[in-house]
Amino acid sequence: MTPLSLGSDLFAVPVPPLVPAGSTLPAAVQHRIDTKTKPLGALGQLEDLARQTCLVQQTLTPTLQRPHLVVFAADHGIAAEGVSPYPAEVTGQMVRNFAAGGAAINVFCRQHGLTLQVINAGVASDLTDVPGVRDARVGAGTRSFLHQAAMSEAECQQALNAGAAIINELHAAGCNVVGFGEMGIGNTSSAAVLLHVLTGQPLAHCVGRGTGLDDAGLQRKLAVLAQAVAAHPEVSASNPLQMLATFGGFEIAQLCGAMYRAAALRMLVLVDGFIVSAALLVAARLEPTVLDYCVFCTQSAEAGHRHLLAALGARPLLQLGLRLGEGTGCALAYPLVQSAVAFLNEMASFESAGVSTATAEASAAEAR
Ligand SMILES: O=C(O)c1ccc[n+]([C@@H]2O[C@H](COP(=O)([O-])O)[C@@H](O)[C@H]2O)c1
Ligand SMILES: Cc1cc2nc[nH]c2cc1C
Repeated sequence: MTPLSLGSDLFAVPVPPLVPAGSTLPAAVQHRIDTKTKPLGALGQLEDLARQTCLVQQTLTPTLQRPHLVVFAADHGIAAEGVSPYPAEVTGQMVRNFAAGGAAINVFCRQHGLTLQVINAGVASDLTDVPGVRDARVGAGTRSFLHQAAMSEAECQQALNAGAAIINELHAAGCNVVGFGEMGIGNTSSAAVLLHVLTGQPLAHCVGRGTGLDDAGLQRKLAVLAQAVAAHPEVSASNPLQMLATFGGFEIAQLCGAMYRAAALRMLVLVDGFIVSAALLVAARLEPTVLDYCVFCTQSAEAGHRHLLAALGARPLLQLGLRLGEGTGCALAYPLVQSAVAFLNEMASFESAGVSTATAEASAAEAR
């Protein structure tokens, strides 16, 4: 395969650095946080989140507008190799469940006021009769990367651009915060191999139980994926897009394009579990500034996620043992993002509330 290039439409829009040279915003943001009526740093990770939101939006008074959760679904050829306890048909069946409002992500989006958008990025079964599912198919599932590249170069580019196009529309409609989820039987295999080839982390650290493999199933998955990696000596460690085309999935490529574009448009990007993080890893290898726009919502119970988060330098908000996907971690963490923005905009300052800012040293001196 010839190396994939960055010459597509997608990468014509650069991701802006969060802090432009000469900007005084970071100091002003820190001052605004530090003058709220609380001990310095006492709101912990919420303070980091508030700071990040200000820098993403380039303002001291950020707002969350038209929050969306986008779930990309696709089928995977590798699922035919016995790497998941569930049959591939579950992908399409779950998309029908999303459309009917009955999945976990529907419940949590309703609970927290997020608009859910479901994208058919490449499901094998026919979903054209299902209302409310956007048809952005690039193909009817990928090929098995045990035998050949999952996608062609052209398919991969098409998927990246399809993901970006969805974000262009959300942005045009006034959305400035978007969470990302996925559905695809077999996709923890793609994510594990991408983590392995992009970071050099031993494959055994990257491969996990997915939807619930037992010990024997896990050993089989590891053996299949080791064979698959060995079957692609042409893949170059310095070409993330080639890795994505070879081992990825249509939903993973659309996620990669969508997250890249959301960052380029200065949207706040909410990152879900293992598979969404693997898509982000590809985007971050192409453009590391993407990460400045990302809120890591959850640490998945999938074994490799710990290593993936470490490779991204990420500290997730929640650790609940989730291993569902669908964007559930994003929906559950969204109230924390709201709280970060709310404390920044609504809390009194020491000055406005007439609260003393006396330091510990001053108090000690007074007491003497
Ligand atoms: O998001 C995660 O961390 C996560 C961890 C394990 C499984 N999943 C979900 O389970 C499916 C993939 O699992 P598997 O075993 O078929 O590879 C896919 O639909 C994902 O949404 C998701
Ligand atoms: C039932 C089911 C629901 C899911 N949601 C995301 N991945 C999933 C995998 C399965 C098997």
